[in-house]
Amino acid sequence: MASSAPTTPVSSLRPPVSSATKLVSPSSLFLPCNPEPKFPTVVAARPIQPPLSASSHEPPRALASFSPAADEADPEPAPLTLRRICSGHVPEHVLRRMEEVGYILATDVQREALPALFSGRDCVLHAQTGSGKTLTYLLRIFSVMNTQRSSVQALIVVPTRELGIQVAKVVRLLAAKPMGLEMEQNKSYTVMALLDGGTLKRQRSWLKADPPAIVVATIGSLCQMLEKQVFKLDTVRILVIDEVDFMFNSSKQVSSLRKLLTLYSSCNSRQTVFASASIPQHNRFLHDCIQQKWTKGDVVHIHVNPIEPMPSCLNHRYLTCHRNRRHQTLLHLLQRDNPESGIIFVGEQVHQIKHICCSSPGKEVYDLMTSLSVAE
Ligand SMILES: Nc1ncnc2c1ncn2[C@@H]1O[C@H](COP(=O)(O)OP(=O)(O)OP(=O)(O)O)[C@@H](O)[C@H]1O
Repeated sequence: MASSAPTTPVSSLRPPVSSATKLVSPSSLFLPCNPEPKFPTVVAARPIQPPLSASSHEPPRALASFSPAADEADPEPAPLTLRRICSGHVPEHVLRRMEEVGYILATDVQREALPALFSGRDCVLHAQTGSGKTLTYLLRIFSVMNTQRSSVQALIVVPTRELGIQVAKVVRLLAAKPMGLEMEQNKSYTVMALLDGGTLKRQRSWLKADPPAIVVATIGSLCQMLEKQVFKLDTVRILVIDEVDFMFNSSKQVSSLRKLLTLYSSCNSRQTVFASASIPQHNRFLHDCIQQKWTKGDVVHIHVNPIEPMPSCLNHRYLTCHRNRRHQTLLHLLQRDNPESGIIFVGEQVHQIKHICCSSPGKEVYDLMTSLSVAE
């Protein structure tokens, strides 16, 4: 029943958890006509391990729900803490804040990627939605920040305004002063969200007068700033392209993204990080990255591949029906399967769909909507 995303604002009951609104593109052709070469690749073949909760710190809800039952007969080795991985790289106040927020144990992608990132290598973070890629690259960003410098040192490029807002929120969460820690004023990091639909005039003045340390940007707004030469890439120590698969598959974004990557490739002290839940032709992508000089030659592919990508209690089936019969088909499926709960993805006609669902006895229907259009 999935079609395109809704264009009309509809009341939402609960805001989505951060990962839910990120975009995953089904296809992934980055550049045509290249062979599938071999690359230095780090593969973490283990399934995603849930971050185990340390007694005094509850992990955020999104991951807390994955906590497995303890197996006393076969104790596993002590899980690696983020503090242990990040000590000596990430400033103490960020580590304190990270723990205060509830990030204690490293997820698989964090454990595999952070050492490579701290060594300065370019990385492709390829791991499923919700595996902790955002925190991974943010910790690397905090490790390169120099609070004495007044320049943009980290740039995170995202495909949508919505995702930009979420990422900027996490940056600010980690950059905040931890409780009970005295911090010098000049230790704080300034963060700018340079997103489509924002007040670019005000941001232009801000960028000129007092450049923020970290910028989270959508490609469109960023390119405007680059064209006007308000913002230069030569001070950027780390460039992150989040949801890279989606951006390369967006006809609106791909040429700007390529321009940005080519521009950044000529900067001296650079590190480039790509993050995505899906990179179907990842060998080709890595090849293109090296060939186009978007990354250095020793780029690392961190591929955290869950053994069980889908819970075993789920079954996939599909059926096709004529557009005009989709409501009847949905009603038929609801009546026949009578599911206890379910998620229906819709692009339009939300009210009709809700009406159909309500016609099944005993069903409560909630909607979780965005007011953004597909293009946004
Ligand atoms: N080490 C950790 N311990 C506890 N919670 C974590 C940890 N790392 C990330 N999280 C939480 O897990 C959730 C998903 O993380 P995050 O958004 O970074 O995943 P992601 O891989 O970037 O997902 P996406 O593919 O959607 O970009 C968030 O709520 C985040 O706060």
